Amino acid sequence: MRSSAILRSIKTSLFRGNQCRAFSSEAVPDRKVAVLGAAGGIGQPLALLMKLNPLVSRLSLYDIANTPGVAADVSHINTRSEVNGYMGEDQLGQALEGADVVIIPAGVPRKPGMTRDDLFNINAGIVKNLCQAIAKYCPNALVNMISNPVNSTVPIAAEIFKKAGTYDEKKLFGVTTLDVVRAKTFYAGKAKVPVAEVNVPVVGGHAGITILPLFSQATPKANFSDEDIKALTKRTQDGGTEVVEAKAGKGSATLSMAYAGAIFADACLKGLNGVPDVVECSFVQSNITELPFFASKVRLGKNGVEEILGLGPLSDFEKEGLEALKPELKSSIEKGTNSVLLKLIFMYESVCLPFSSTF
Ligand SMILES: NC(=O)c1ccc[n+]([C@@H]2O[C@H](COP(=O)([O-])OP(=O)(O)OC[C@H]3O[C@@H](n4cnc5c(N)ncnc54)[C@H](O)[C@@H]3O)[C@@H](O)[C@H]2O)c1
Ligand SMILES: O=C(O)C[C@H](O)C(=O)O
Repeated sequence: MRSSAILRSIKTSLFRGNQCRAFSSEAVPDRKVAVLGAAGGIGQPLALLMKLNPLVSRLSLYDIANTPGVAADVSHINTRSEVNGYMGEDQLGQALEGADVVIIPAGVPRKPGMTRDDLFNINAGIVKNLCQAIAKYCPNALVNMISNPVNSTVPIAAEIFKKAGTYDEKKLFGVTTLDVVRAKTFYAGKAKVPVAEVNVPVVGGHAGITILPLFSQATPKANFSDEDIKALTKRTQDGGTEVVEAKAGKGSATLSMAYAGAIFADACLKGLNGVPDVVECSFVQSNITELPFFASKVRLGKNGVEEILGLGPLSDFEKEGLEALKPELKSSIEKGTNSVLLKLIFMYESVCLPFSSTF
């Protein structure tokens, strides 16, 4: 296949239904996408995939190290967006200014034997700093949070934005698309149906049993035993660990995550551009359960979340899974909103910053 044909086929499969068909090429709005953590395992392939997205006019690649090389490399690809690389905190503001969508894969990944929650202490601080900058430089951007533990980093981001006075619950998303991608792949493999036709909602959160795939709502329908459904559910819940173990200390899912992140960012861009009926699962502020944040199907629009769709009818197995996940998800959310770490950070800022000019 010639390179132009390869590029066309990647774009078609990734960005199916792209509204470029609905707009003349002149009418596709300008959109700036910023990737924070762009030189990392997820960041680099995600930068590549966003460079292939014709809805992006400016691609801003930020990291604390190594961004110039990544940006120079990606910038040579002959697609629409102009690429700029930014490195170090001094350049974070420039990286963010005017961004419509900010994707955050910055932070430390798991090693075998760790839970996502073990990443909390280090990633909470990273997310806090990046979200403070977002509040300052692009408070209206849609934020796609990839950094783990998503069940806590999204609530942390909400707290930071509230403190800055910029919080809009419609614009903050935990990216759970990889759970959907996995559920679709595993279901299609077992049912022996073409994976491109498969749909499976995944609700709850993004860690272990908080990941609840709703195979009873999967399409096309397949005749699975209870044991099959249990096994598919467990594999989806443990998908991240499967990759962490296979990588044996060299990190967690990066390529499949970049794919999933690109799908979700594309959906956000389509929503912003007014494409109707764009629906993806995401971990958002929600009242469909008693928990303040919950992943479910979300309709995306010009302001971000347009509608949070209900859970739909659940099987008995899924109802049990839903009840079982709530305590863990509740405590991860509370860790993000009430953690001693956050309180200390906030206390330090409110006590020290008013006097900072005297230091
Ligand atoms: N939501 C999901 O489904 C999902 C899937 C896979 C991985 N993840 C998470 O994504 C995160 C990144 O994973 P990875 O494999 O790309 O890790 P990585 O270590 O390969 O890359 C992380 C990048 O973040 C950068 N970084 C660190 N601090 C930063 C800061 N303050 N500002 C900007 N950039 C900073 C690093 O320099 C590095 O380039 C991890 O927390 C991982 O657990 C989430
Ligand atoms: O499992 C991890 O630590 C990374 C990510 O959350 C995943 O689901 O692959």
